[in-house]
Amino acid sequence: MNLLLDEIARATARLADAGAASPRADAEELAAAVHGVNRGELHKVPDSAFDARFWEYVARREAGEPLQHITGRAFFRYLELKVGPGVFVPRPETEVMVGWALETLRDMDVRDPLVVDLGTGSAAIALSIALEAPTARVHAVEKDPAAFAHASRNVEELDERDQVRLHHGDFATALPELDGTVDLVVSNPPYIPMSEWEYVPRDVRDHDPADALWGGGDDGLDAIRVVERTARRLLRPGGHVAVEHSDRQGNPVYWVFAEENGWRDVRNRRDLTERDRFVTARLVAD
Ligand SMILES: C[S@@+](CC[C@H](N)C(=O)[O-])C[C@H]1O[C@@H](n2cnc3c(N)ncnc32)[C@H](O)[C@@H]1O
Repeated sequence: MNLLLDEIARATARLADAGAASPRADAEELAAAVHGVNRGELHKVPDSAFDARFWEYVARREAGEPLQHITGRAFFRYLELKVGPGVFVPRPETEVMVGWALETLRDMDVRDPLVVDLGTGSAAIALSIALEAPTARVHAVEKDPAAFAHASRNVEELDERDQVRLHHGDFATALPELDGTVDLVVSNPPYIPMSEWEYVPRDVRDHDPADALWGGGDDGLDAIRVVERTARRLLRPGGHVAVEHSDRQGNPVYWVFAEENGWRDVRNRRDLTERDRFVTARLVAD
């Protein structure tokens, strides 16, 4: 055992007492960030290099600050994104929707597919699609200035092939120049019903930006309805859409994509915990 591993064990116990859901993973990630190593290299940090800022980070986590705001980084699929106060921390549930998007692009077999990410936040979805679908051109829309600043920084650092274009604005009216031409629209919009405010964990309520959580109105579906209308405007005939929702909204979101508005193959899709998590649909071909 070395000093750092001892300190991580003590921090794990403290974070468990504070009610953290993954105390050991949190303690290891905080230690890794402070010492500039990966989690798998923690045992290699010599005792003489122990950095006492570790305990400052642990105290912030104990007080309920999200892990990723403290470390300034979030992992999403194959990316390490810069995050912090003012931008939504990307969640693992969304990785599954991106996996579906990439499979769909492969099946579409379009040479340079045109993709739009509505409400891009840190640009997690847009940048993942760009990285994993090297010929895709991706447009990403974000209205919140603080989130847009984070997205810009991530795109600048991670978009090596210059595939992602960011647009500052409201996704209700965004990108009219692309109407009828887009192959795939993907969105993780705000969807928590205002009526569920009191049940949302305190660290989410206090630290994720309000625009990322509450744009859904009383039933949580307002922003999803806007995404449906924008997707219908942007997609070419036969184009696809995917929109994330909470694990209790599979049924109502299915009906947002109504047949009379041209939607076909509407499907409820599940996340890795087998809960309903996103709906996909295809716009009818001409
Ligand atoms: C739940 S967060 C998702 C962020 C990111 N796509 C992800 O999955 O990590 C929703 C994002 O949509 C943005 N947003 C909400 N309403 C919007 C609107 N009308 N137009 C553009 N962006 C919007 C929020 O500011 C926030 O960044």
